[in-house]
Amino acid sequence: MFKPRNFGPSENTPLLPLQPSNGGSSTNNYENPSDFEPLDASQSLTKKTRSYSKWSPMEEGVTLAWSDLTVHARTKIKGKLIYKRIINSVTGALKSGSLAAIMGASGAGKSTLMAALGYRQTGEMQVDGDIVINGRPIGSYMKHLSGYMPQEDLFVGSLTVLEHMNIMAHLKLDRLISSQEKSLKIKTILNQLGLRRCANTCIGARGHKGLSGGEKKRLAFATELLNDPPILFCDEPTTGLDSYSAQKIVSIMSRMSTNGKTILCTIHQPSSAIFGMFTQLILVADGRIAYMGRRATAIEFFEDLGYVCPSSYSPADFFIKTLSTTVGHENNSRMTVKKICDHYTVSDYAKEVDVVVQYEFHMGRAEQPRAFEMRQNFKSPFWLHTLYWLTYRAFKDSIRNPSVQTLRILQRMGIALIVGLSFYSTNFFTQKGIQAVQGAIFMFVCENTFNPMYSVLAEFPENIPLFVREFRSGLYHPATYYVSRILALLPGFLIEPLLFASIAYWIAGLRSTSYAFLMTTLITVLTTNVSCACGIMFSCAFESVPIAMAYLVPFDYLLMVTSGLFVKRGTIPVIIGWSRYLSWMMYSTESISIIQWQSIRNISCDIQDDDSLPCLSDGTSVLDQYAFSEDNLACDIWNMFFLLIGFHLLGYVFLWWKTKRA
Ligand SMILES: Nc1ncnc2c1ncn2[C@@H]1O[C@H](COP(=O)(O)OP(=O)(O)OP(=O)(O)O)[C@@H](O)[C@H]1O
Repeated sequence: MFKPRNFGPSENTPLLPLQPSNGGSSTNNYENPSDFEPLDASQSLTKKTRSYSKWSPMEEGVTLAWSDLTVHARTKIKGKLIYKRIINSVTGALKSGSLAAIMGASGAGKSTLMAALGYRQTGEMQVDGDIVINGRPIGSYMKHLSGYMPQEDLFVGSLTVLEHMNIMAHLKLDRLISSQEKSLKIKTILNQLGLRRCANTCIGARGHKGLSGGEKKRLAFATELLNDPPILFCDEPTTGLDSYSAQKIVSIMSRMSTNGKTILCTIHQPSSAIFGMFTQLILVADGRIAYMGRRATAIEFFEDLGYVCPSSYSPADFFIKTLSTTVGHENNSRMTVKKICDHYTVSDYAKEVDVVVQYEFHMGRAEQPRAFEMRQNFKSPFWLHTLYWLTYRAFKDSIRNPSVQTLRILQRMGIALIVGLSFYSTNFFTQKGIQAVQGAIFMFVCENTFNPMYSVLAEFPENIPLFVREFRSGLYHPATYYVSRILALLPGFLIEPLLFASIAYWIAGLRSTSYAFLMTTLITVLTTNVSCACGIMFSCAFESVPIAMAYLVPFDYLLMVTSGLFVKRGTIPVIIGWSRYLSWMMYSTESISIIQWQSIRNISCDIQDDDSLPCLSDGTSVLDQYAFSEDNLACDIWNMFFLLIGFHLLGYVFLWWKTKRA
């Protein structure tokens, strides 16, 4: 369990570590250890002596230090790739037990700085410089060591608070922790954050009312606390909250920092009460540090420069106002920011920070190689376990969304009825019957192609932000996520075509042998699933539904043209000839036609009432008419199967590529 670290986090928490007991470099900046709670034998060991045994930041808290940190954003302007500097060579440190606020005007670089420190920078950010946790360079291990609460609350809104916490516990926690222990942990956290009352309330999404903004923020925080990380990054945890809710969440953080956690928050316009709870303050302006140190001494720093906070002002507002750009006085504002940042760089505050930074980097180098155990014996959940919980979550979400499930099934039954009635009791043994059967087959194929293909188009663009966030937190692999989404969709894509075929087939009076019915149903199910796979591939390939639609619609026309009913296979123009190999509509139409017309003989040639119809006397002639061949049945089914696999593989590659970019 997390134990308080030896230096007590208070308003006066120094930036400096305790003096090494082995007589390391001495400086009069070190605090007197007697100012702090008495140390037990293990706590009194310095890092250097601890390094002989395994040392665990999970238990002893962390000190975060960064030096000469610069962040550039790769961005394109008029097609030219440029590197925009957002954070400009900043240095700083935060000790265990600190509750630090990063403040500054909008666009100053607060979120970017925090993302870089938390190892959560996006793909277009290039981070240079050094960042260490207890002397060790940060890396992918930060996913396990830290919690990161982003600005935007992202949840599966149809879940209740308890369901969400339960699923996240199964995704995040050690697999050796029993379900009972997980439940207990969840209860404790919900109690701690005042969420017990709404444990069975839906989080809320898609226009449905659920948790309040404050409750959502607390839930996001609760999720990060599940694995009890020693360092927490919170991007604007109070934005959008009323002052009471904001105060509540910061006071919870304050309590946690008192117990040894290091907490770093970006924050906008905090009230005086909230501002007073932070022990450390980092002011950012134009990507530089304007002040870093104890919150209480910031006023003095500004006063020394001649910027006196009026008594009617809250200090937080005063700092932000002083560092903001005033419209119409941009040059003056820039000069003010430059003056403050330059002054800070040579101030005692910066020197104090620098000593900690030097110490942390020195200890990191001096103690190599040293054991670094973030989580002794942490056992990640098994792949199948993660898959189960992700599928469960996706499935719950889809069945709770009536527009996706119930309405879709009712809609498909309605369409099946219309299709069946449109071709009611077709007669296989007349020339007009041939046209009706082929018409019914075309409707079977079309309805089971376009409907499922478009229905999944929003599947990935809508859920990508949550997926990227969870992936970056190290909760699962993209392949697990992809498979879970497919598994969650599968029941719908089995039930819908089954229902459709069962209703439309018999009303339309298609061939009444059980072989013909079962095979037609099987091909209809396969057609639906290939279409769904193609829709998912487009959904993974593009950022939004409108863009995916823009590419999918022309592709649909190719599918229709090459379905075999409008243009014969042999006469498709060369320029689009390749598309027939991708046209599962053609494979589906041909295979269902074969099943319907196989061994049909003695079709009447009574064509007196319509001379325009050719006389086709048996099923083989009907198939010949469309350039279909009975020999192709197995091949058509296999081709659809290969397309199903191919579309899913491509869909996964696009998802993986998106992950890489993120
Ligand atoms: N990917 C990017 N490409 C180009 N510019 C970017 C990118 N990301 C951030 N920026 C720019 O960097 C600056 C700092 O952004 P950041 O989000 O860190 O600011 P912030 O201080 O957190 O602002 P706010 O308080 O409004 O959230 C802004 O001017 C922003 O436009």
